[in-house]
Parts: sequence; structure tokens; C-alpha cells
Amino acid sequence: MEPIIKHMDSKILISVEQLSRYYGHQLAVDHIDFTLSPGEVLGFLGPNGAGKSTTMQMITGNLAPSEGRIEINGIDMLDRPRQAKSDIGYLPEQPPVYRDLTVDEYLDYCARLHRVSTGKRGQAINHAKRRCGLLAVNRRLIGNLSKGYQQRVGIAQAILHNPAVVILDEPTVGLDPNQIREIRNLIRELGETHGIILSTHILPEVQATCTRVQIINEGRLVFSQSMQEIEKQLVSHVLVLETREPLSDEILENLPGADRSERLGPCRAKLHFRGENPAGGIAASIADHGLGLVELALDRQTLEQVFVELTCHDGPQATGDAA
Ligand SMILES: Nc1ncnc2c1ncn2[C@@H]1O[C@H](COP(=O)(O)OP(=O)(O)OP(=O)(O)O)[C@@H](O)[C@H]1O
Repeated sequence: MEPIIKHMDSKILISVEQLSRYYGHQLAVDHIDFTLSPGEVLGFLGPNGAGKSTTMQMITGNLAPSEGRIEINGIDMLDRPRQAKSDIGYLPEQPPVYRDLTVDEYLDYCARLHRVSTGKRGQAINHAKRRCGLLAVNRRLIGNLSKGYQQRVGIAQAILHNPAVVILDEPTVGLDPNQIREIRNLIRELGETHGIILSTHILPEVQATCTRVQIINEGRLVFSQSMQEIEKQLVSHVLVLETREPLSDEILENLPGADRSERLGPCRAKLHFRGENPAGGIAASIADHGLGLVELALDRQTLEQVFVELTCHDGPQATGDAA
């Protein structure tokens, strides 16, 4: 059987070095460097106009860089664009599906565009349909399918030619919550056998799907970390406490395990702690004082807060995590 990734032994699927793109005098992408390895699902984030689409168009060989190098699976995009492109599957923000074709007709057309040989075409189409859950809609007109199924057809065309890298631009926009869950599961599955770049504005999507996150702001990469590293940083050391009866300053200052408190109202406060979560002792103390516990929960930092800090002009400056 054909291997799922043609060059699984290659360690780096995408290598981008000092990649830049000017539009006139405007520097839209400013000397960015990054790599993508097999099995990675890279969340590519940034505010509107940050340079995501420009970067993806350059990586997919649809836009010439002003400077820099792009290698796809060891093949230089500028020297050998046809070979480099053959290892990329791309789902643009607007899926390039033809509403008047059936799923089979459309995928056959795409397989020809991707130069899948006649002998392998049937097998490639069936494989893509199976992975994307499309076997039941072979003969349906694409225009009559739900948006979620149309998106699956878009993903199927991106993986038809068995590329090492799949690039997905906002793949869940406009889908309902069930469809979103299905497409996210599909992306996670594809991530096991391909390198994936996922561009999205939906931060919980990144947390649910990606193994690494990269943030671009004003053309520059300002953040690049594995999801594991991010999760560690998002572990909260703050509890939010709410009681039925007012909290006196004395009680607040003497809650067991809390280093410092921040009053949010007469009955509400944030409690900062180091080390183990002291919620058990605090709950017991509140009960001893007969104050009536209404809420005691971790105040979790979210990826959204990280994103805002790095990309909002009023927020703190980006730090040494810049790639
Ligand atoms: N064809 C073009 N001609 C001139 N300027 C452009 C062109 N395409 C993009 N730009 C500019 O380059 C910058 C980066 O745009 P780009 O579309 O890459 O950002 P983006 O991060 O994809 O934004 P969005 O999330 O809104 O799609 C923006 O300032 C944009 O206005």
C-alpha cells in the first residue's frame, strides 16, 4: 500500500527563511522564519491584515516572495515550483468547489489538476472521500450539500494527491457547532499523517486542534510555542472567591494558602497563590466563618489573553518568545 506521506522520513516539511513580501512600499510580511515537521498541526494566528494570507499564498506557490526562501519537503519553491507544489494541499478561505458538479465529478477533476495518474485516480479519490466522510454523497451535487459537507469536499480536494503538507485557511467559518466539531476532529486526524497549517481567528479552535501556535503581527512573527508549553503557562495561580456574606479585610488577609488578595467587591475577591491549589482549606475557612460559599474557581488565563497582549497596540510589548 502507498505510504500516506510520500516522504515521511524527511524531518522538515516546510522550511521558511527570511521570507518577506512588499506590496508597493508596504512590507506586509517582514523576514519571517519557521518550520513545520511531520505530525504537527500549526495554528497560524494574527489580527486582520497581519500577513497570514500573504504568507500562505507564498508558501502555496501562488504569490512570489520579495525576499527569502521556501522549501517544501526539501524542494525549493522558487527553483522547482511544480514539484514543491505537488506536496501541498490547500483549502483557501473560499473553498474552490463547483456547485454544479457531483462530488465524484469534482474530485475527479481535481485529481487531474493535481496530475494524479489515471491508474491511481480511483484509489486516490476513494481514499480522500473515506477520510473526509464523503462516501455516502458520491453522486450528490455539491451545491445541494450542507456547508459542512461542502467544506469536507474542499478538504478532500486538498488531500487527494497525498501531499505531505495541508494548509487550511479558516476551515470552520460559517459552520454550525456540530459541523465545527466534525471538521476539527478531521483536522486532528489528518494531523497524525500530514503536517498541517491552520489559519484561524477562533482561538478555542487552536486550543482544541493544534500542537503548536505561531502569531504574526504587522508582518513579523511575535510568538511561536508548542501547545504543551502554552498550556503550562496558562495554568492559573489565581482563585476567584465569592461569598454570600461580606468578606472582611481581616478574613481576606488570613485565608490559608493565599499569598495575596485583590478585592473585587464586598463579597468577591481574587486570591493569588503559589504552589498547590489551596481551594480546600479556603472553602473550609469560609464555612468556619459562616460566610456561605457561592463560588471558588480557578481564574484561568486563556490563549485569547496571550493573543491580545501580543497583538493589541495598547498591550505590553512582545517578549523574547519571538521567533
Ligand atoms: N494585493 C494586495 N495589494 C496591496 N496590499 C495588500 C494586498 N494583499 C494584502 N495587502 C496588505 O498586506 C497586509 C497583509 O494582508 P494579509 O491579507 O496577508 O493579512 P491577513 O493576516 O491575512 O488578514 P485577514 O485576517 O484580514 O485575512 C495588509 O495590510 C493588506 O492590506
